[in-house]
Amino acid sequence: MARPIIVFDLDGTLVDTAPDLMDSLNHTLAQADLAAVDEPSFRRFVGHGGRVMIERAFAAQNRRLETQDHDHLLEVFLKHYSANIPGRSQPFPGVRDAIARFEAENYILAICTNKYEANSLDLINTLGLSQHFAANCGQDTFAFRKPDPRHLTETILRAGGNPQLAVMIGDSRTDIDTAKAAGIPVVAVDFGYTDRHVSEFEPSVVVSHFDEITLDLVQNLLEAVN
Ligand SMILES: O=C(O)COP(=O)(O)O
Ligand SMILES: [Mg+2]
Repeated sequence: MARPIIVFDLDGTLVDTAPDLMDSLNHTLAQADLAAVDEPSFRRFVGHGGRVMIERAFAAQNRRLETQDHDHLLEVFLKHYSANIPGRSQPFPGVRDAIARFEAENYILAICTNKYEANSLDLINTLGLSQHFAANCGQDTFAFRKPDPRHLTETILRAGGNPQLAVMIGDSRTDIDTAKAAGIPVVAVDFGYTDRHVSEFEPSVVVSHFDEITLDLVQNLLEAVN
């Protein structure tokens, strides 16, 4: 029988990266004489990668951002972030058990993130999790990124999975929109990075802890689409 696949978002879903992303963003903003962002603002800025994060921080402070400066600041951000991996980032509670639970049932696991691929690979590697994921695809892996559904479907194919036997787990509107556009059921975690509650974006189900993502839950979601 074909193996089912679970595709995880990274920031705010698998790993709590907020402290490090915020440090790098604030380091970058300081270079442009912008005020530091606090956690609630960060939750509005994250989800589409570093470039958009910087753009949103400028807009929130009513500051113009020229393309040239944007390019430079993205470099500053990435240099700072890359140099500090894994920093204080840690997998969310229950992640390691969930990985073991689904691996024991022969599920394929993969990551589909709007981080840059190199950062995602490095972070997952330094946390000792690389061997669990058959694919780890970032915003620059393909010519498209979430919410384009092809970022998700191509990740599934690269991992050796079948999009019709797949479930996505994410923390933001970006993930939910992506999965829905691909016709793939989506579990939303409610502890990630979003300024609006994930239930507003109508995922298949909302959970508050990885322990709630049981084999039964995932099998039911797969059966509902097949
Ligand atoms: O870093 C971001 O902005 C988003 O990353 P994610 O897709 O892993 O949540
Ligand atoms: Mg996320």
